[in-house]
Amino acid sequence: MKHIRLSIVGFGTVGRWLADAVYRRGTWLERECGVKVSVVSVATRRGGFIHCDAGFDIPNLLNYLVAGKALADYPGVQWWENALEGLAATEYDVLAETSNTNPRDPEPALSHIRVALERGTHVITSSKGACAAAALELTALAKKRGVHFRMESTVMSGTPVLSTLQEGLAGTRVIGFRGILNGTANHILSKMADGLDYSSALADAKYYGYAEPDPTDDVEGYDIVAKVRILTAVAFGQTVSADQVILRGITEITQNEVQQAAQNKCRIKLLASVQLGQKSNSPEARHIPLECRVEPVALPLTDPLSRIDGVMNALTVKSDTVSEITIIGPGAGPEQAGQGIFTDLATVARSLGAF
Ligand SMILES: NC(=O)C1=CN([C@@H]2O[C@H](COP(=O)(O)OP(=O)(O)OC[C@H]3O[C@@H](n4cnc5c(N)ncnc54)[C@H](O)[C@@H]3O)[C@@H](O)[C@H]2O)C=CC1
Ligand SMILES: N[C@@H](CC=O)C(=O)O
Repeated sequence: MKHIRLSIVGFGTVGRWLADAVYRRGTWLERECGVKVSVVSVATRRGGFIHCDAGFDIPNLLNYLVAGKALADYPGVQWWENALEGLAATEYDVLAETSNTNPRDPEPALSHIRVALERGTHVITSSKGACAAAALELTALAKKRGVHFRMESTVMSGTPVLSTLQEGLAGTRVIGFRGILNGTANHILSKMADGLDYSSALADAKYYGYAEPDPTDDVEGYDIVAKVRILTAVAFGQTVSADQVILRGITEITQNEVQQAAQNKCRIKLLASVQLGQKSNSPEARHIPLECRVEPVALPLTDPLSRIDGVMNALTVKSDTVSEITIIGPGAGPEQAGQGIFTDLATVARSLGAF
């Protein structure tokens, strides 16, 4: 049976969930993907990078870290001060990059991903910042090296959006999309519609693990801008800069506006929308411009997106063949993000496995 050595850089909520899933779902990976997966290295910002050729005893490693002990003191491992050094010096087949970059900043994840792809290693990642900035570059690099680069959990977490666009709708020409792409903001707006105040709803979202480390990224819409940039790369093969997205967050929305919208049979939602603009007549123009917006919109109750509540997200895609499809599912939470990256691992594993 094929053996896959997995390195997990960023060993927080998502990274640990993935390691635990590799352990719990070991038999499933063997049976369904024809591979045995072992975690051979893990890294954190403060603890550095540890490597164990034989693969870690995962429950033991997780318990060790819960006890607050230092990675460098873990018995029987090689240690490097940082992930970049460890990634350059060790052997592994797949890198799972799950460090906590913010959606506006590609680093440190981007450097980790580049190092791994350059040396011909498959990469799966939950880092929205790196993918927003460089999805097309990283996809091209992976193609050149003949390896996978997958980022399912970066948009709508464990709800399969990117694989639906790439595999489920293969070859279709996307015309546009609109959606609700942030669980925290949607949870806040839903709770405000129920009469709860903004700060209690935000506290809720933090408690459930939906919010970014800096929730400004959620409520001001930067997280959605990152997701829009990833979606435009996948759906249109185009890179848009953050400045090209017209952006307004929800921090100015008052309880009064939310109630007023309800009286008008509407719900205020932080809506992302991308549509094709006018094609330029200039012969140099390589792409049809995209009109990208992230802004609060009062949607009538007749619009299905108005009824997507709480942590649920939704994306409606228009294309030339299937006219319109809508994908609905939870868009945030540790388990959801963990499932998204596990799906990427399973896709890579299947392609490398015995069947
Ligand atoms: N929690 C969620 O609902 C979702 C999270 N994500 C993304 O997944 C990523 C991970 O999220 P969490 O696990 O919740 O974050 P976390 O804060 O629990 O863990 C992040 C880990 O990365 C490590 N790290 C940071 N800088 C590093 C560096 N230079 N080298 C090595 N390790 C480093 C930290 O030490 C920590 O172990 C983030 O980029 C997040 O935006 C994506 C989708 C949903
Ligand atoms: N903070 C994000 C997490 C997932 O991407 C959200 O609330 O949607």
